[in-house]
Amino acid sequence: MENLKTKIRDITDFPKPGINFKDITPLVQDPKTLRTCVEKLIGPYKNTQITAVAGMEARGFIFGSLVAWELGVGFIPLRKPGKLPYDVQKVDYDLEYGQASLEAHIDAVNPGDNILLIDDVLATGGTAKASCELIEMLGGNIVACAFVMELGFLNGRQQLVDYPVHTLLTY
Ligand SMILES: O=P(O)(O)OC[C@H]1O[C@H](OP(=O)(O)OP(=O)(O)O)[C@H](O)[C@@H]1O
Ligand SMILES: Nc1ncnc2[nH]cnc12
Repeated sequence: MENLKTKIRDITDFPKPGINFKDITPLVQDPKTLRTCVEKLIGPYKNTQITAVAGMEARGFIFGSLVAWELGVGFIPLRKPGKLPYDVQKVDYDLEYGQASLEAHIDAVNPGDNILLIDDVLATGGTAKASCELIEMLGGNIVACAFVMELGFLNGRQQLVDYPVHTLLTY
């Protein structure tokens, strides 16, 4: 796992003063590390009854779609407002560096879907908690939430006590 850490770059004061931004672009640029990362993300879920993967725009799309591909299931995009063309369900939430909303198509989830939620970073947990709520509003069951990394000092896990949480790296 330490090898994964060498591919995550710290950018100070981005996107706002005081934020130490964890940049995953070196990781996704490196095919070997990217494959290792995706294999570790899917590890606990290989022989489970996951029927779909959901991921949050934008970085969750990168890891989420690769995980969906490897598990052989479909991908549900949870998008920033105004991007989805059909009727949507929306949730609002707080971020480490601001406020945001996510939307999903009202028919994105099949009844009884067992969904694995994937994102790159668990920070305050606001995005993930809102995403779980959005999936549940649409009739899905969250099996687990998996992240490349968690920022432990922001206690995001406290927002996700109702769900199994799996992270590859902790800062
Ligand atoms: O745990 P939280 O405090 O909610 O923060 C984590 C979220 O913040 C980042 O996304 P961001 O909204 O910056 O969007 P991006 O992927 O488009 O950069 C990250 O990719 C997570 O989705
Ligand atoms: N510090 C951080 N670095 C990268 N993504 C984030 N999402 C929320 N906080 C973040």
